[in-house]
Amino acid sequence: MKIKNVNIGEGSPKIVVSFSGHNLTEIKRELNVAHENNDKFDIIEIRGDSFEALSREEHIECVQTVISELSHIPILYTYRTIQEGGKGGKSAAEYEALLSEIIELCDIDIIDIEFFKYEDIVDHLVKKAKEKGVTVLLSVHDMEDTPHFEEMMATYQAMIAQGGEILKLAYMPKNGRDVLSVLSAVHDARQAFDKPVVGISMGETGRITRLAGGVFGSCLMYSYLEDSVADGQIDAHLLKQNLTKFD
Ligand SMILES: O=C1C[C@@](O)(C(=O)O)C[C@@H](O)[C@@H]1O
Repeated sequence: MKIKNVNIGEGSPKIVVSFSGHNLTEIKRELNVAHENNDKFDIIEIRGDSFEALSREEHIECVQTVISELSHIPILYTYRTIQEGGKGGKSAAEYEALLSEIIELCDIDIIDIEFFKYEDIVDHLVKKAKEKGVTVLLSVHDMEDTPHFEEMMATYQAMIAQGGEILKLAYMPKNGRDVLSVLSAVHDARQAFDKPVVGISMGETGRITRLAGGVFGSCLMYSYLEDSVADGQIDAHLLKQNLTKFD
């Protein structure tokens, strides 16, 4: 899958760095850091849940600013709710309204849609994104647990049935065995389905998935330039240096 000049799902995994500034001033600072480090990442993720204190107009302005300053880079928009490890407190209906508006008004390349939202909401957002030519990344997170391998495979499959184009699972492991289950699921899903997949095991125990996940078929590595947004992330400088060891 080629988005701008980035081939997702081919070659080594692509580095995604997240912008988590809370307002335009902080976003502009992150843009400066990104310009100075433009060889360290492939994709920018805008974490819309960081803009909770802003009006809708200001929220959209932050998104548009990133898009216009980094027009050559694929832009992923994510609004991560509290239930799935983010800061977003919107209800399901508000989540749907926000994502619809972002798809409609902003020239984003990829949208993260939380898969375990109500089915009709996911349906509607997937259709809307596809009409606009925005790539659909379906995601599931569990900040406490890791399900069994079979359940992860079933989730990947259900995501495909729902129209997912990039399929992402992120779980908190209790032990090394959980980490291996995530890597096995990523590996088998990559072999079985013709779709880019992502599998993350969070926290210290799961950190190996953020470094060597590509060996097993994970296509995106979530990272950061200045501020980590999730437990276990590896900074983009270190990640970039070390990913080559797995080429
Ligand atoms: O969902 C994910 C993955 C992530 O939570 C991580 O664990 O690295 C980081 C988030 O920014 C992103 O949206």
